[in-house]
Amino acid sequence: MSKQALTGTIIAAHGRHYLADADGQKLQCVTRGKKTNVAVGDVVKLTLTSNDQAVIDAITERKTLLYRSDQYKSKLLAANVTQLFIVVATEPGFTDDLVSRALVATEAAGIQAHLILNKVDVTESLQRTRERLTVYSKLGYPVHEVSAKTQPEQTVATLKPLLAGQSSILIGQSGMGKSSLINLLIPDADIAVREISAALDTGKHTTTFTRLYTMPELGEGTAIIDSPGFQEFGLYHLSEGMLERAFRDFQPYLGGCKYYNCRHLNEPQCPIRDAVASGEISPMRHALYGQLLHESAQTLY
Ligand SMILES: Nc1nc2c(ncn2[C@@H]2O[C@H](COP(=O)(O)OP(=O)(O)OP(=O)(O)O)[C@@H](O)[C@H]2O)c(=O)[nH]1
Ligand SMILES: [Zn+2]
Repeated sequence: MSKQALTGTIIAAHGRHYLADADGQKLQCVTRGKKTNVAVGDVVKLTLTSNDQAVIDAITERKTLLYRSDQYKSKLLAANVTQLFIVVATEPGFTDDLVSRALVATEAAGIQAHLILNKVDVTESLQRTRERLTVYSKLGYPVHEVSAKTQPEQTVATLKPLLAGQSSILIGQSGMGKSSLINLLIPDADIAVREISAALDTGKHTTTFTRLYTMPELGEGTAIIDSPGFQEFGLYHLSEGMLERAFRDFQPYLGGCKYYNCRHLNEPQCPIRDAVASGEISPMRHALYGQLLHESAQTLY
């Protein structure tokens, strides 16, 4: 058995088991020792250990790294993504908490963010949902309206140009239609998921792992990452300074506070608090900022 060095991209992760794609060859990979610091989207240096198995020797330098965290540890979501799409829908309702947390995470990671409003065919709640989304569009986050179910061709035509040449991750709460969108964009997604489950030996009922699909027809490097739905988007790892900069709404006011170490919560002469009072900054966003500050002070690692 010859030891051959290869470069591959991690296309799925389940626990400490990874699947890499090296020039079209799918390889089951493990890390050396107990390391679990590999993310989907990572470009890795591999040593082949059999026809379809390899050891990860090194992770090449990441352009971006998106992660979430709780009190105890952080969890890598994806590496090298250039943009994140948050899928929301007219029904069931989405929570601003998750949307805003995802946006804060993208700002901190230097990644572009877009929203996809799915199910625009549900006209009863369309107007109200659009109104809820203006807080985000006003901040410059594009909102793309689609209907995966009733206008599939148009949905694909809207999304493909946005995906071309980019590495994109899709996230969304359960029921928003993320799987429907993935299936439209990647017609073979179901087959790919079965292959990946088999290769990673996740058991036939588990499809809850992050996976990467390449879309070479949209240009070199085009990839789309589907992440399992999650309820929590903890951002305990972000420091106070990172947090205030990750709120786009705060940016025009930063530096204008009376106290140089103002936390924009109760301090007097704080232009951010003034902007909340006058309605220029949404109270929902300011409340989340306060919650995130609180979380950031709770980390135990
Ligand atoms: N009316 C309407 N229903 C849709 C549309 N897209 C998806 N749905 C429906 O919404 C439900 C949820 O869609 P999924 O694609 O499974 O949603 P998901 O976000 O992947 O949800 P999970 O699988 O729970 O993570 C399904 O019943 C879909 O048929 C749409 O454009 N319009
Ligand atoms: Zn302030």
